[in-house]
Amino acid sequence: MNQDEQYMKLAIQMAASTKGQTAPNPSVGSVVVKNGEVIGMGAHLKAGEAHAEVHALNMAGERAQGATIYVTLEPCSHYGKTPPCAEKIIQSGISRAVVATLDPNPKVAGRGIKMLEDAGVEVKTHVLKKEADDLNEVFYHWIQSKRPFVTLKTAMSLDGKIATTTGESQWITGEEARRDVHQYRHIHDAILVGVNTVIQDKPNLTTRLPHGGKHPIRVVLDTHLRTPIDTPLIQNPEAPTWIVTGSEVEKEKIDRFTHYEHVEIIQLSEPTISIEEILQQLGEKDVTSVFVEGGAKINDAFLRAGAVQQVINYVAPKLIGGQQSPTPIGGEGIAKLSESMQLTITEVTQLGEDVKIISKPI
Ligand SMILES: Nc1c(/N=C/[C@H](O)[C@H](O)[C@H](O)COP(=O)(O)O)[nH]c(=O)[nH]c1=O
Ligand SMILES: Nc1c(N[C@@H]2O[C@H](COP(=O)(O)O)[C@@H](O)[C@H]2O)[nH]c(=O)[nH]c1=O
Ligand SMILES: [Zn+2]
Repeated sequence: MNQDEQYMKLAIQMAASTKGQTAPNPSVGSVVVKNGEVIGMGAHLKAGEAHAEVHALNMAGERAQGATIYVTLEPCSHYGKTPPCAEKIIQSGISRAVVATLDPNPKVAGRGIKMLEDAGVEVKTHVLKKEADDLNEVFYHWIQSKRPFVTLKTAMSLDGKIATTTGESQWITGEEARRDVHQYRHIHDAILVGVNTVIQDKPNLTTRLPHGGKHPIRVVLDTHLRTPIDTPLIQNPEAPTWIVTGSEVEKEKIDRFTHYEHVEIIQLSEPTISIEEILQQLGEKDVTSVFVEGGAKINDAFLRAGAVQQVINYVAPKLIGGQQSPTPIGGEGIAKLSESMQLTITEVTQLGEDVKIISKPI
């Protein structure tokens, strides 16, 4: 690993530590180095606040003159909620910029690099590009498609059951696997379930980690607005609850939820719920990632809509059996194997007694 990669690794580690908290912005890290000494470092912490380069350059101060800056993402060149980093880099007298990867945001996309080169800054790109890209696969998906990056999560027994014939499901997976799920809730902007899961499991859908954690927005797909008022998602205001209904739900039914500040009813333009329309609305509301925790009907709807970017299966060493016991993906099913979704497995890990399998559609 050469000098440039060493400092870029430090910048990447800083960016990785802010995963989930910068949405809808990417996670970015930056280090300023002069004569082999680190004189500034920083990461973007929250959308609307200073970018990583600004933190690092402020720490370096006058000594940035003639120094090298490392950034995990191409410095921005536009006025968003903050002024362009490329300009600040030029003004601070930096003589060399090492950039891991370009920013696919149409507002930047190569313009940041061009601004630096036009101002006489020496630029080197594609240092640890893959590691930097892996950091922001969610941001890249959202900024280019304006749809949230969708992760479908299921938890099932070895024989593929998510509950017994009476619907008992807690718990199939053990403590460690469930803790891992809460880690995903923490880094996601939204968690999404169907109204059947709300009625059956009365879930909270909050993030319960030992050290706390950020709660995702709780989204319920509920065509006929059957969500009970006395369910935790409505009674417990710890996180926003957005209920998506069809166009035929009458106004007085919607009015029952009005005095719950944290509850928002999103009424679609059609009688039935289209996954495409929901993702478009969530994307427009700056939701960059959605964690779909089912149940079976919702999982099938997302699968059929081809709206899944990542699948996470937790498999417990239990055998539940029963022709009628529910499985993770419901719906009408398919006749031909060629209609099944093809995935590639990207990670298999053991968590306590359970196995976690991450896969991505091909
Ligand atoms: N039944 C299991 C799961 N079941 C997940 C269901 O979505 C269930 O309704 C919610 O987890 C309940 O939400 P909350 O905990 O109240 O926030 N998920 C798991 O990872 N393992 C299992 O065994
Ligand atoms: N977070 C981040 C960047 N984010 C880029 O800037 C956009 C957000 O700009 P703004 O609205 O001003 O925060 C975001 O969509 C992405 O393209 N750029 C950087 O140089 N460094 C950073 O640390
Ligand atoms: Zn910037």
